[in-house]
Amino acid sequence: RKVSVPELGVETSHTDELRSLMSHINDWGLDTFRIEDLSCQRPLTAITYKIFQERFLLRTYAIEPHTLISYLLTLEDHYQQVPYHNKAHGADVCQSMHVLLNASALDGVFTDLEIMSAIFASAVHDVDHPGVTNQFLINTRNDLAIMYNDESVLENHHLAVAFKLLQADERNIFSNLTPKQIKTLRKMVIDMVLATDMSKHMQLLADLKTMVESKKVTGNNIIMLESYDDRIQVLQNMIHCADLSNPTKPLDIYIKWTDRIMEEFWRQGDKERDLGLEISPMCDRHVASVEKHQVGFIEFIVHPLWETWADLVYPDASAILETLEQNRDWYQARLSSPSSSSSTTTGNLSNSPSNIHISSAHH
Ligand SMILES: COc1ccc(C2=NN(C3CCN(c4ncnc5ccsc45)CC3)C(=O)[C@@H]3CC=CC[C@H]23)cc1OCc1ccccc1C(F)(F)F
Ligand SMILES: [Mg+2]
Ligand SMILES: [Zn+2]
Repeated sequence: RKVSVPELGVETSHTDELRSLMSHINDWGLDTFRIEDLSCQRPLTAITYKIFQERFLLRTYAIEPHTLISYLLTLEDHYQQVPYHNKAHGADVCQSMHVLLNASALDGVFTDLEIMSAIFASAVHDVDHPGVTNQFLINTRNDLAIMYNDESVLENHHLAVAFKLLQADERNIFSNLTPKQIKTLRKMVIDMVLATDMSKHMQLLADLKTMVESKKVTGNNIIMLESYDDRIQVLQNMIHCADLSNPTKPLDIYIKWTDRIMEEFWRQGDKERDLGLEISPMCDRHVASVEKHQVGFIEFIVHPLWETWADLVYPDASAILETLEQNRDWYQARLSSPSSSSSTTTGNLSNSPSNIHISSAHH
């Protein structure tokens, strides 16, 4: 039974423009926001479908196009309408992972099954995210925290939702994989999505540094990964890098992600205030410094990770690291120069209550 599917996986009146944008699927800095608009709010379906086609995964694993589209549309519908952790973020991490997998230092390193697992894990990694942190779910004794005993609560939930959606025959994209392949894919996807829990960051980075120090390469500088542990460790760091890639993207795109994460954390702060809970320091919209948070985020988390990744795949990620450092300098400059201080944006400060700091607008 041949079921016809739209050429780009989604119904859109902007077919030519979307097709043209999709031809840049292998480029770092692809504008996910424009794809969200041109795909009629289906960025995750459009991007993931294009990547599966680009990597011939439908052919290799006998995946019916309409089954893949049915799964992707349903997955996309299960991303919540929250400011940051929505379907556009899922699409962005998926496309970023796709580009990272193309590093020449990784040429021929990963099998098709590992590649499909990484793309799938990236697409599903934040599905049904409620727009609050693990700590908030734990502090408010949310059903999810009870369900997962306070351990990687969100990440366990994303995985459960993603695999539950596969149980319907019309959405089971892995129906033609062997039982052994399904077992391997499931384990790798679980290991990758659990690695996106920021509480695992320090351990992940420490292990990556150890791997870089003992890096073994072939003649043409391709990384050698013998054990499952080494292979999954690299894939875990890749999805983690993709999840922390906003500051490495073109500045105008990075700023849009920053606006979204701020709004999501501030809404959590509003909920904490309403609940009479202590407001997480990064969630109080009345004492926020957008620039200070970004500089700290890059200095303590993003740059150390990307610097180590860039070492591992040298020189493939050097341009990305360069953009990250330029973006850090841009935020740093706005932190220290008078133009960023609130006095210039809100006129004379003497008439505003001392405890209210107006966060400097980006523009
Ligand atoms: C584009 O901008 C960001 C994108 C994603 C995140 C994400 N942040 N985090 C955590 C939040 C708690 N963290 C910290 N808490 C206190 N002090 C520090 C000091 C340096 S990090 C850190 C560590 C990162 C997540 O878990 C999110 C889910 C998974 C991956 C990444 C997401 C953070 C962005 O901007 C930074 C930021 C923004 C707003 C407020 C605070 C921060 C802040 F700088 F604090 F992070
Ligand atoms: Mg997450
Ligand atoms: Zn994420």
